[in-house]
Amino acid sequence: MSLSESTDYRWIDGVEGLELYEPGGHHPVMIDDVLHNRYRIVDKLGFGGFSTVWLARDLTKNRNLVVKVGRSSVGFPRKETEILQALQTPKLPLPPGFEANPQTNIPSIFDTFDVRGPNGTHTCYTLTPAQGNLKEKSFSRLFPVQVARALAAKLARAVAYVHSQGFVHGDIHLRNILIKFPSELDDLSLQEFRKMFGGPETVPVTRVDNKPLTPNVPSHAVVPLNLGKYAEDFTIVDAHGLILSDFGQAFSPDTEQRLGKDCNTPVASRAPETYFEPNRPISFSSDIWSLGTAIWEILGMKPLFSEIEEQDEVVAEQIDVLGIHNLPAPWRRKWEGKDIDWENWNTEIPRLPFGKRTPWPVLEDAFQECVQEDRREMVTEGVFEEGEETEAILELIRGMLTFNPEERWTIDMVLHSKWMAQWALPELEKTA
Ligand SMILES: Nc1ncnc2c1ncn2[C@@H]1O[C@H](COP(=O)(O)OP(=O)(O)OP(=O)(O)O)[C@@H](O)[C@H]1O
Repeated sequence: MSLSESTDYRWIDGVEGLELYEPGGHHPVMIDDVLHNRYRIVDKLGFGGFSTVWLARDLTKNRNLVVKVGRSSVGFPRKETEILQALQTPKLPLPPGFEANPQTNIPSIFDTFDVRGPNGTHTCYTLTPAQGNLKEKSFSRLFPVQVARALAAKLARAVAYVHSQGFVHGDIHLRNILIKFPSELDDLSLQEFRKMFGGPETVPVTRVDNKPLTPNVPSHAVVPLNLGKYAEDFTIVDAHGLILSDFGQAFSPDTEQRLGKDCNTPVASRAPETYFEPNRPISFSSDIWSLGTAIWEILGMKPLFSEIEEQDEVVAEQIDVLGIHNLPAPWRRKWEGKDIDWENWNTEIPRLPFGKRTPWPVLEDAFQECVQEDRREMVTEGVFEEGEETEAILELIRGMLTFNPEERWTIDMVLHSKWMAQWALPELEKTA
């Protein structure tokens, strides 16, 4: 973490927080930099709280790949590379009927190295390029109904693989779900790539106090390039290329305890036990809650719970949608402000928000209003079948979004659910 007061920079839309370019933060990567004497930076593909992600040309093998450059802070003990390497080949037996090579839906790491710079030492690794994350596609509306089914099935299978190998992903949401880029991109020369996608979009970085920049920060910020196509143009082949990415929060519950309060999943996708029981260890079941919210969003490209509200409001929405009668009794007492243990008062425990609020629709109505009605307005994307399919979807979502983590469905139950078995998985098999 920073020891100095952070510098203020003029706001640049669509780029990482520039105040993170300080000791302990991001490395100031620039276009055309060569990292590790081997990877020439071509463009930016994205950023997260812990890294910046770049498209680079491998000068040794003359191919394009992705370099993920981590923050240098030692305050973040991330085992991402270790876990990804462990997942490259299954070590534990796969459940019966599991597809061959399930690890193809997990990022493959080619190389890891350190880069030293003005902000410290940064762990970097190289990966296969993908065409952006599924969240970016939501601006372009809906996946065709067959593709939405196949994406949901592929995502559930990727999670099943991770769980079968003893790991919890810990951060499942649409920004961490990528789609492989057609392999032709790997071999495009720099000239061909620029012809196809244009040059990088860069914006000069300036300080609010107008002082010159220090070497900690790049002279230009790079707006990430969107390599992908629109949601409505996705095909089942794209769904086969799904990658469950970002294992920065992953852990093995057998060897490491992760408490609810240390869960970093965005509030809209985070399991409620992380709030109601912040000092209890979380496990595979927390991933299932996040998987439930991710599958919902794939179906209608709208999050089930608000992404801009604080924890109390989001929990209120969860209760509206799923029903207060489903909230475990001890949580309900905390929520309603009863049985308060003033000695161990924890302000983090969710409470009924003050003031007037408009309740959210129950799950069944939300499905009609937020998924099916939008789909009906589109000409080609299609709706989920009314009747049996809709009921099967709602049964699955309710199973995954069971408040009590002990009663929540396991990934095995998800894969064997009626909707997965009769609609989602067969969609994948049609083209396998
Ligand atoms: N292999 C890839 N190909 C293309 N884009 C990628 C790739 N990996 C990551 N990205 C892009 O970079 C973004 C950030 O990556 P990632 O989520 O792995 O970073 P992070 O710093 O670990 O994030 P977080 O704060 O969520 O932990 C992704 O949302 C995605 O848009």
